[in-house]
Amino acid sequence: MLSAHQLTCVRGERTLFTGLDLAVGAGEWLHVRGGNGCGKTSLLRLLAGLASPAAGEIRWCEQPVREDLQAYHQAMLFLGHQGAVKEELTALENLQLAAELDGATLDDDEAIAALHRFGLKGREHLPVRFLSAGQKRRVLLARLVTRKAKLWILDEPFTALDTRAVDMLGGLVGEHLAAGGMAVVTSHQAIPLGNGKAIEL
Ligand SMILES: Nc1ncnc2c1ncn2[C@@H]1O[C@H](COP(=O)(O)OP(=O)(O)OP(=O)(O)O)[C@@H](O)[C@H]1O
Repeated sequence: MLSAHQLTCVRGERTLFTGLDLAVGAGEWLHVRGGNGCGKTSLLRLLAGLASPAAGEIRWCEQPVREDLQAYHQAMLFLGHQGAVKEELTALENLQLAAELDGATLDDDEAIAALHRFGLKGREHLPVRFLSAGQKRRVLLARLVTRKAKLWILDEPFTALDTRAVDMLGGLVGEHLAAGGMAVVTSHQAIPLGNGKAIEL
């Protein structure tokens, strides 16, 4: 289980939130909502262990994540909404590089199957700079298939996706939850998923 206790987040001069608690258990997902600039990405970065809260604590399986960040990073996959794909590498190379950085091995067949699942058949070997915004997004999201992680932290995952890809991603998250996974998701759009928890910043 992921939980946060009395979190305070300060960016620059502003306190974005304080005293924030949340919990996400196996098979559950949390929708982080709120207007532009209210601190959704900042919260996700805290939950991903990429930044430290000004106060409060984040726990994974009841243990403070800062005590074993490496174990936490193995269990968690964070996909940000800033372009996290390398433009000069192909779609396939991007997936392989991400696996390498995770210290995992990924064979070509598995990577190609993930790209096909995301509708990128015929685009596997093109440098990502030649792909459309939605296709680049799909390359990033293919990591959900190739990297086995118990907790998905997804910042605006539906941005730039067409309706078919939105449904496909919704289905994928649904399968992940049904298998006991967890997800924390920000989105300005309605999310095509069953009952989830929500938090409004
Ligand atoms: N490094 C920084 N230094 C100072 N302020 C920052 C920094 N990064 C973000 N902020 C501010 O923190 C606030 C929250 O930013 P954040 O990206 O978390 O918002 P958000 O809710 O994700 O917004 P959006 O819906 O537009 O993506 C914004 O006012 C932003 O300007």
